[in-house]
Amino acid sequence: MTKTPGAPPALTDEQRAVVELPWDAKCLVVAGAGAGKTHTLVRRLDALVERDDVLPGEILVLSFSNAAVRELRQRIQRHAVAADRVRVQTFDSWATAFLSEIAPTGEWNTVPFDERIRNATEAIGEGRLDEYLTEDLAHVVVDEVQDLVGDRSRMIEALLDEYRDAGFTVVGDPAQSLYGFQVPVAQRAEEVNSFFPWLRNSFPADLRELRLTRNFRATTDSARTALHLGHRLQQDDLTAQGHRSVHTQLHAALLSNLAFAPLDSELAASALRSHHGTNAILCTTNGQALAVSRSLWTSGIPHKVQRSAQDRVLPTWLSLLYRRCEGSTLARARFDAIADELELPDGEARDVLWHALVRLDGRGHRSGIDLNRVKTALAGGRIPDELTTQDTERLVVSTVHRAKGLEFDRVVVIDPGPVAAASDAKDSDPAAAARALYVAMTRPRTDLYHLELRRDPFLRKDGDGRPATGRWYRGGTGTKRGQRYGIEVLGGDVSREAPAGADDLEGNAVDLQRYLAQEVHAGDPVAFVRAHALPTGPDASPPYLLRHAGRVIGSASEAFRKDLYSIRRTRKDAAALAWPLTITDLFLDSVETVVGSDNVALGAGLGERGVWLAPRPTGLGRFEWEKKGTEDGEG
Ligand SMILES: Nc1ncnc2c1ncn2[C@@H]1O[C@H](COP(=O)(O)OP(=O)(O)OP(=O)(O)O)[C@@H](O)[C@H]1O
Repeated sequence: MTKTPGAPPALTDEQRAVVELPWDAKCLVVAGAGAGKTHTLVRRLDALVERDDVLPGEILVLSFSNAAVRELRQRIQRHAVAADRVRVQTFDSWATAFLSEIAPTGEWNTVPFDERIRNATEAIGEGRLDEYLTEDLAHVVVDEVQDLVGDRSRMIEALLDEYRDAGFTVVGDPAQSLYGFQVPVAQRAEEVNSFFPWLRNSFPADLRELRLTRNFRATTDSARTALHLGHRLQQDDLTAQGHRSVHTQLHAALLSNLAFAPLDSELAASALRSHHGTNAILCTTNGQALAVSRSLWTSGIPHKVQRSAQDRVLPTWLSLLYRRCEGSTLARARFDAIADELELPDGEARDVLWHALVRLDGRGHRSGIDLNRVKTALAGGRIPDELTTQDTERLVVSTVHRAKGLEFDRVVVIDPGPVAAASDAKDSDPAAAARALYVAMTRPRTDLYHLELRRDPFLRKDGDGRPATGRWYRGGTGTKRGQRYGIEVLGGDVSREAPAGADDLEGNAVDLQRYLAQEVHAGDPVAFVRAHALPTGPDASPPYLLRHAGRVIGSASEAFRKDLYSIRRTRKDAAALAWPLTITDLFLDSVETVVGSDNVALGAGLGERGVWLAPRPTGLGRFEWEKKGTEDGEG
């Protein structure tokens, strides 16, 4: 297929200096927000392939999140010609694919991502990466290196150390490092932005350090309000007091922009519906994102809540594809025919999906891919980024952390308030707060707004600072501190052990699969309804069923039942715990493909593929009780 990308914007001299380096150059690019770092990387990839004849398979491109990978891939499709076969991957999915190759029996899906990264680092140090690479590694590209801390930093360091003959292009902005929270507070100051000195010390003679100084993203004064503070945040000797002062200036600059209308107002609804560009509402915490998303769904405004990089959700079409395939081999022509029926995008976007499946098969038969091998790879946790990217939506609700590297026409920043004063700032991190606000305020191309969310005194996070469920919940205040009024429900809270209907509780599995594929849509209201009052274990709640328009479409997972127990257990007498009749205020995030047991699927009448659909609920659930109102039933 011939490719006709839009003419890319002309490079500046500074950008061209990066793009035109030889393939084996070791280059660090430092630049502020919107200076074209990602754009320069895309053009560099093109030059490597086109001018230097580096094969796409000899280039490794790594980034942090699915969203960042998607952004890079889209830009490659828009602005690169030769590099369109270069693969962009998240650290996590690349490490999993590598480990699955060298230790196929490792059951990597059960291993936490950080541990996978540590295992991959060890294997790189042992020289085992060559067992996985199909070509020699010629060039490594990493976007957003300011966020390399802890395990991921060690992995990239091991990689660059091991492949000293390869070139690299890494780009970053010290003012935008947001992931310091991944390392303990005591090591944070030392770890954040430590990758930059590591590079300078490790490649003292070879490192080419280049800068980009012009901002291209912000096209209005409003979108530019934060830019002048970027250079202060880049200073590595900025003190806590200095960060506090930058935060104060950023906050004042934010408030100097227009306030967005309250989200439950008609004005906000019509502004969000009628805007033709891309919009983001950026929050400081997930709890805020839950509240924003709830307001939007209640007003019927479609949007997407940006998932975390670790939330690897398989799309609906994959299950439908498996259900429609006759044999165990799928040829490209049949894939295309089914993809047409399922209305998957065609052209390059479809090629990307097909090649992801081919890679999972790992053998590349001429006759087609082996669906069983693909399924085994997926079940083992090898979920390629290409299969997990979320659909594009004109409105995105995200934490600032999940929006880094992205840009939107209009951005509404939820007002984070002033940074805590030094005297009562026991747990505060003014550096992190200042950098997060800077990142949020530098995402818009044209419009920057602020919005104050009404503070919800009942909204809290379980176990802030100590291990617990980590979920947001609604809890009482003052003398009612022990009360619990609701719990955060996550996409994975529906059991994946069996498809809905398989346990004969209600409905028929085959009908329910059809129902999930055709009648269940993002934003639909759903609720967990208690199946009966008997707890399912000593530290778990009773079973709950997920209802959608009166039909049961799933049951609560064991993890959810345990977390519900843990959130409810605020009294000493656990045996006297009461359980809400329903958990309402939930919405459907999406319907996902689950790769499960062949026997379970067979027993449910879904054929022998072991692949089915499951709903993903989300929201800050509200407890409702048998009797009146939504008050805590223990009271
Ligand atoms: N030379 C150029 N001419 C015109 N537009 C450009 C140029 N370089 C980059 N851009 C555009 O500027 C915007 C910002 O670029 P990009 O996202 O690459 O910046 P960045 O430095 O990676 O930003 P951030 O660090 O804030 O995520 C993009 O829309 C990009 O297409």
